[in-house]
Amino acid sequence: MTQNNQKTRAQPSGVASDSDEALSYQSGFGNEYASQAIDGALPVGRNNPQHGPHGLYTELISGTAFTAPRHENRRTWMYRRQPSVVAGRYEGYEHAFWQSGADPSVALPPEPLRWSPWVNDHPQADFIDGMRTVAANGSVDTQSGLAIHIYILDRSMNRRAFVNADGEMLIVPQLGALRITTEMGVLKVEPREIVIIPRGVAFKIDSLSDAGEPARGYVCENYGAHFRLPELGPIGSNGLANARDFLAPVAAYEETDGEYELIRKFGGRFWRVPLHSSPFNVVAWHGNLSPVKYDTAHFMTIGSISYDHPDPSIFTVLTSPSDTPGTANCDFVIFPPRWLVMEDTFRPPWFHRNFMSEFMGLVYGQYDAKPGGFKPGGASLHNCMVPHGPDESSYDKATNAQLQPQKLDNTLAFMFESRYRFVPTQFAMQGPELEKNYIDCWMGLKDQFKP
Ligand SMILES: O=C(O)Cc1cc(O)ccc1O
Ligand SMILES: [Fe+2]
Repeated sequence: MTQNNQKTRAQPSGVASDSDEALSYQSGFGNEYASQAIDGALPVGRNNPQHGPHGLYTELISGTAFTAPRHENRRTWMYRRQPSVVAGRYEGYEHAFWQSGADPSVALPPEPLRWSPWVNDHPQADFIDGMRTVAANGSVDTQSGLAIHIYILDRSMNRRAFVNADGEMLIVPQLGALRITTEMGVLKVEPREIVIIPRGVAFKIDSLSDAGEPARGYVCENYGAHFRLPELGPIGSNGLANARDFLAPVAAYEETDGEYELIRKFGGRFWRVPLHSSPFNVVAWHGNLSPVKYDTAHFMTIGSISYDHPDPSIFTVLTSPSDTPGTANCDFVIFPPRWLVMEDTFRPPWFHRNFMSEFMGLVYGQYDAKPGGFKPGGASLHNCMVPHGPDESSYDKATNAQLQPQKLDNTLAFMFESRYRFVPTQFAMQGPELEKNYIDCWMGLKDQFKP
């Protein structure tokens, strides 16, 4: 059991924290974590004693049906100063840019699409108001599919909290570090790291960037089955993302009273409710439902050490399965720094058409299939059966290269891959970031057949 130190326990809300604030974490993915901010706050040997320790209330959050199979079942017991039902009356909250499910009014051409990096056209926005949906599929009500958003924020949430009842949120920071306060404790993430906030868990995001410097990143809002580590099959019992490298926070409650505004996403709509005290009032908790962060630098990449370019599924960090085995609701795949050593091989991705739909982002560096055109903070979309592959410059370089062991370094691209077609939003289709001439990057690939 973790008992955290005074520094993390007594972090008052709304106070900007220095970036070298020391935080503690618990290691593992989906295991039984246990943490208390003060001695004796976590009941021993039972979950709901007649009197909660230290006068705390007991509250359960279930991340799966009570009857979900044991290996999928997620739930956490919280011991808190007030139960989360203590709140005022809800009223509607407008969010014009955060959408749920595919927009049926978008006529989506079956061609490759790419966006240059989104810029901050909405200053003074926090993580909630700075969210822009870029593409979506599925439905929050059938618990299938996902939405992809870009956030650009230059304001902390301070005394605002957010709960997403529609899905878990996988956040991929691209610019700027974030301090994320959750019911289970505090996490700090930087670009190269990712964080998952489970469905229903309250959190707020404060920016650790210098004043006025925006933070930007990608979000996968997963309406489907929660993300988990992929099976390893013949790889064995280690490799890819190792469970121990995921970090859950330790219990940390805010000391201060005072008003909060809670925004809740529920059925694709947004609601606000005033709270008279902080929702981050959990003094102890145990369970296997928790936010976790992961540093992608710990990813153990597998690749070909003989010949040919393998399928990118070898780079799967997390998968959200659908009800068809092997056909994911969403796979989260990364393209991290790695060595390429294959002999007599065209080393970049091949030309291909894929059953699955591929949305890609770039955290930093260059992506080997598009060394110039694909920019950090931008995105590309190659939907089901849309032909794509290396651009002309990548093709030329790879076919002419003297094949030596080569390090692809200083790069981190990623892909959200879904069995469902991604439908971009009007925001994405009509904004200036949509590249008009993306298709031209393949136009120079001439017929070089020599019968
Ligand atoms: O299209 C892409 O760039 C992503 C991708 C990479 C790869 O190595 C193999 C297949 C694939 O879809
Ligand atoms: Fe692809």
